[in-house]
Amino acid sequence: MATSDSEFNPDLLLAHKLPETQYTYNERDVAIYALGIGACGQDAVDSDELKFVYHRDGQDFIQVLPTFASLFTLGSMTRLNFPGFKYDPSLLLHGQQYIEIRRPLPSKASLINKVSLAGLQDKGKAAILEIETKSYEQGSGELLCTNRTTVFLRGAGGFSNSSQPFSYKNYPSNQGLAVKIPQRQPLTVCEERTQPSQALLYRLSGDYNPLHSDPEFAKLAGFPRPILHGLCTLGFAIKAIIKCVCKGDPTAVKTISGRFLTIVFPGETLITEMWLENLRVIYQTKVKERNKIVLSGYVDIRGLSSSL
Ligand SMILES: CCCCCCCCCCCCC/C=C/C(=O)SCCNC(=O)CCNC(=O)[C@H](O)C(C)(C)COP(=O)(O)OP(=O)(O)OC[C@H]1O[C@@H](n2cnc3c(N)ncnc32)[C@H](O)[C@@H]1OP(=O)(O)O
Repeated sequence: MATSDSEFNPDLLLAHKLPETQYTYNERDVAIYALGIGACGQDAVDSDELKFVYHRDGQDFIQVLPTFASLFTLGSMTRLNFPGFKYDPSLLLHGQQYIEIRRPLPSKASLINKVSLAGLQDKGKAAILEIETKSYEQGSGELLCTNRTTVFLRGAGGFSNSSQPFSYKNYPSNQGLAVKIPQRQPLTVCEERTQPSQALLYRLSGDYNPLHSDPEFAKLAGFPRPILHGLCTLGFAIKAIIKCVCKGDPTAVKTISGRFLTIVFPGETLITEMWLENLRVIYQTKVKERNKIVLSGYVDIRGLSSSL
């Protein structure tokens, strides 16, 4: 049921037009992001990862990880004061992320984001809000990528007026679905330890939510200590898929979908298991120390090298 601190009016919320936002980045932002998701975190001369941080011919040549696109949404996600929407931000969790990349991300760009509400569901104990951000290159007007961010608002459900729970979605039902993990052995597995300071480094890419840095705020939100950003965990998982399945080629990634299943603490070890189904990589990521599955999803790729 909605708590006294939350207020949902779905009609007002769906009628609200979200403003366009701008996002400008350069090679320094690309490198800081890559470090934030663990590039070169275990080995500073790993050639599969150094290319996301450094290029001997100059920073213009560094490669951009496809999950960098998730940062484009940041400016659209910080304001919570909308008509029909009053909510305690400490109870908000990132539920899912869906990213479609139209063409490889340049190492610097200025973007215009068109933002809309793509979904709203009443799950009783929670409300689920889906925000879509389409990012266009300034100048050419070309669509570079689409993000769909699902936020899980604990304690904000129970706002439906009829006997049927409120449910609105304006995108194809096959996009961003929860995946079925194959029963067979994975094609490949990648293990990587996050640093105790991982969230403090990742936040420098622009997500300054105190849930990831402030011990007192984390306690108010119901956690013993700050938790890792969901998009940081997703970054680790997709980086592993690029390394193990895409032969290190970040431009092979077309579509990314991930559902955050439980929280990760900075310093924990992530094990990503991968299965190939045609041009789709199904994956799940576990925390080694607690043997918990924390993330699952899929990545659609453009093609495969014949050696796989
Ligand atoms: C116009 C308005 C604009 C508003 C702007 C808002 C901007 C805010 C944007 C902020 C961006 C995010 C900030 C970042 C925060 C983080 O990074 S938090 C860290 C990452 N996330 C997590 O760690 C979450 C991990 N997951 C969990 O802890 C749990 O899965 C859960 C989310 C708490 C849900 O578990 P539980 O309560 O047990 O749910 P269930 O009973 O299993 O399911 C209930 C229904 O909800 C559906 N569901 C479950 N999990 C998810 C999910 N992750 N995403 C989407 N939907 C989920 C589930 O299917 C059930 O539905 P039904 O099957 O229909 O019943």
